[in-house]
Amino acid sequence: MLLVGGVLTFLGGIVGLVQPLIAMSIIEALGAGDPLGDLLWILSGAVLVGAALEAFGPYLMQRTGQNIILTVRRRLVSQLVHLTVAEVDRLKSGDLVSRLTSDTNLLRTVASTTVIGGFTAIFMLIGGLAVMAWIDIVLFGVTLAMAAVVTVVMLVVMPRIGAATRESQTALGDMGAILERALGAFRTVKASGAEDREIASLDQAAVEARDKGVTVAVWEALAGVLAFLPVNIAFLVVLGLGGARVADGAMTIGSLIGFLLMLFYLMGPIGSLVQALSQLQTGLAAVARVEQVDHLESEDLSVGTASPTASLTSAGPLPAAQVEFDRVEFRYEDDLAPVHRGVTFTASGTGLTALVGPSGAGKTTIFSLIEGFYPATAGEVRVEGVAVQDWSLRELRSMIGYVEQDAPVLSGSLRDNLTLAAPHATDEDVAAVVAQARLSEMVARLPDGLDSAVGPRGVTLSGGERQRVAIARALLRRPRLLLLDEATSQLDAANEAALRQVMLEAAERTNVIVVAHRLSTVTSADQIVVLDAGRVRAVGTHAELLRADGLYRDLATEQLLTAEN
Ligand SMILES: Nc1ncnc2c1ncn2[C@@H]1O[C@H](COP(=O)(O)OP(=O)(O)OP(=O)(O)O)[C@@H](O)[C@H]1O
Repeated sequence: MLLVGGVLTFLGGIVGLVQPLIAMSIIEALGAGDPLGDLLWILSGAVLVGAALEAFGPYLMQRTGQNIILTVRRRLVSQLVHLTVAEVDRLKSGDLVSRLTSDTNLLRTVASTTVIGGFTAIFMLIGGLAVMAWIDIVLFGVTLAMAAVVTVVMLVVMPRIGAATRESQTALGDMGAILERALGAFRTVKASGAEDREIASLDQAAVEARDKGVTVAVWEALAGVLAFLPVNIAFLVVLGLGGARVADGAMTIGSLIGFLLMLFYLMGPIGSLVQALSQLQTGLAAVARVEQVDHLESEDLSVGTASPTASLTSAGPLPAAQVEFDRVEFRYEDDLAPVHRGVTFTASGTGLTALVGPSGAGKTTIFSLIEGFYPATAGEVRVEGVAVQDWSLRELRSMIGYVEQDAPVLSGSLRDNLTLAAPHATDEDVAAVVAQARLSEMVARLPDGLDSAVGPRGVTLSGGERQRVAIARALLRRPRLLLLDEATSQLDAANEAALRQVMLEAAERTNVIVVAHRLSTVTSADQIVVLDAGRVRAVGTHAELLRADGLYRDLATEQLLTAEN
């Protein structure tokens, strides 16, 4: 389609190109007193056809440009969503958003008009110059000298447009990142009275983007002026020199007018070429930013040979999956202190394993390693006896239900939230997990039941409700392993009792590992793993550990009991 659009635009250009020639013939025929014949009709036809072609060609190219952008955006979206957790932890998502929106948009013009328009302009310039050479070789020489000046000037100016655009787009990306920071911690920003400071940072980024944008405009304006100035000079020189040549009888007045019309006509292609070249610089800057995403680390979900012994689709309760940590060492980055310095424990069969330890002991990180968000630095994490890195991530994660500490609720209906991990779940399945997660009462209270909007732009759920929605979501996946990062926030007695019940019921059917912040959780646990300073300090039941482990005793009496109260 790009080609068809290009050819149409090009034909439009050709039709435009012959117009001065027809005009030349008309003037010569008038001068010689010859009959005009069909010349006027041909000229009118050429004007109309040229106009139609020049409208339809660019339309087709714009359309194709939009389709190209769609392809680029689809690819980019897929790359972004498949980035590793480690990469996203490091990146500013606001900047990534601007790559998807603003940079791809810049690319659109390049993909359509610029490339074809540029080529068409070059072709028409060559054609025009050839016609000029045919009309009068001396005047052609003058024009060519001016064309050489234009070329040199462009070679100097164009790279500066590219550099300025890159900086302008980077500034826009920075602005997105700052805005994301302010909106992400909106309450904290307000509560800290930091609105003005955030506005100042945003303003600074916006001013930066404006300044860089102005620099682009300056260079573009300069490119336009510097391209047309030599042409204008050529126009005057041709007029003067041509007049003299007509007076000498070296050329006819018709040829001079034809030549001048041609020069005038070529202003269009020259303008297009200058514009195309500067847009190309802009587009290349955008391409560079979009391509950077290619170099980020992404996950391949289907690599790995192991597959679960029982698939999600098989009926009946699925066997609980076993988890083993075998002398696992882990650090988030090479220059950071290790989080795990040799963690060993096993959680197998149905039942509840509670992970406890001081804040920052690496409890949540254990879940990240089981989910394959990060690879262990040394040692091995095994699920069902197979090392995590040997699993296909898709298969591995399909066995696991994961409830984050902050248990995010995504905007959309409650049903969408529940079926996020199990899109094919039936209404009965949903009803069952709603009951299991003690959500029936809440659902009954909502205006549209399961179809009520929750999260952003919907009903705000309490911390306890969010956790139970997250658990219901995880249970709907019929997990063989449930990882639950208990909310640290206080829950009311009713919510807490409900949560405990849900957890214990799940533990009857599957392997549940919970990062415990509550005494009620650890007292119900079948085994408790006490983590301290990157190592497993002790494993046992609440009663055993109270007797045998000093740190656990302290934790239980201070931290867990405090949370309990
Ligand atoms: N993405 C990350 N990059 C770098 N360091 C991290 C990252 N996530 C966590 N850490 C660090 O790793 C350590 C362990 O964190 P983790 O969240 O596993 O602790 P935790 O035991 O779950 O703590 P809490 O009980 O307070 O939630 C902490 O010192 C934390 O600062």
